[in-house]
Amino acid sequence: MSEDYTIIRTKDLTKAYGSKVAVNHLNLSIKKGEIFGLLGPNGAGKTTTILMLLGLTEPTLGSAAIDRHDCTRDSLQVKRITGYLPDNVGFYGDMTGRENLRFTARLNGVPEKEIDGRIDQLLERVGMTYAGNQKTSTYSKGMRQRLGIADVLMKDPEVIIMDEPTLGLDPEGMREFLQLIKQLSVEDGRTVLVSSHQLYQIQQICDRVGIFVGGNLIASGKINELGKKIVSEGHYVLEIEVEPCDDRFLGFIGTLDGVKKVSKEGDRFIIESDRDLRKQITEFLGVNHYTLLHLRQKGGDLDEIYRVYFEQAEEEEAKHVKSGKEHGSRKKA
Ligand SMILES: Nc1ncnc2c1ncn2[C@@H]1O[C@H](COP(=O)(O)OP(=O)(O)OP(=O)(O)O)[C@@H](O)[C@H]1O
Repeated sequence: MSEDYTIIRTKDLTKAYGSKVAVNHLNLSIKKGEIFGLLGPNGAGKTTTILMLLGLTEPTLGSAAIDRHDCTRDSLQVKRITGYLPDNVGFYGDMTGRENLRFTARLNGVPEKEIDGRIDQLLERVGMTYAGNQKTSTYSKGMRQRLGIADVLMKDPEVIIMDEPTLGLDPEGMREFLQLIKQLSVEDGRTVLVSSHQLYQIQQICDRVGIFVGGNLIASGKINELGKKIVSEGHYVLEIEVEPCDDRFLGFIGTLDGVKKVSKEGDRFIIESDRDLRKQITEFLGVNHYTLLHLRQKGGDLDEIYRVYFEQAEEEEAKHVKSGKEHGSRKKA
């Protein structure tokens, strides 16, 4: 199968709960071996999308397929090739890690004589050999998540779907866990769909991301491409710190064309504009004998991408609400 093979595809995938549209005409295509991040705040529709992909809830409209199997009609086939790590992995607390894995192995029909070998191998893979004989009720969140990966890998899935997997992990646990996710793609060639509202982690491991707000996918692509796109659309954010930090400097900023907003974070000014102002500002600083302590054009990082797209989505939403009111029509969710 070629690298370019689209293994997860949704076409106008839609789910409404009564009048609430949780997922609205979602068109996604995820390539084999990719790590794709589905990013969005709480209530964006990430879990609902995942449940539809797993055949656990039916779409109201549209369709989803994994490896060409329709997620609703052929959900058994889909489950055979897809591993799912829910946001809160459940294990039998009075059983050890090994016993829990044995249970999953039997459920998945792993031949009895292969089970112990598989368990050893998987515990080692996720760095949990030392805790295999401990009851899972004694595990930390990070340990449970790692055992969760071992559990998912027991059936050797082609595709792994994870719902908010990094929630509640401490920084060290997070780093290790992200590395583990990366390996699933880089070393094994598995496809990983990971939902999250935690931006930085995702930025580190995803090949592409989709930004999901209010049931709508408002942007998707490689993180650096999304960064370039927002800059090309005229969203610039400059972080600057100067000495002396006086009213004259602030006054000068106020005279520049294209400045949309100036705010202060600690000793730094954050200047939002519709154009690149670096040349004008540094010239002013040079001529007027200021010392430049810090200058950074933001824009390519995920926080900025998120902020810009969220603001756009909120503006669109506000427009819809306004025009809905003006026309006396009901707001379309
Ligand atoms: N069974 C349900 N009945 C009614 N509304 C629902 C149901 N499940 C989800 N919703 C609504 O659909 C929207 C999307 O929810 P969903 O759980 O998919 O979002 P999410 O992005 O996963 O957020 P979270 O991280 O908070 O779970 C929310 O407004 C939620 O209240």
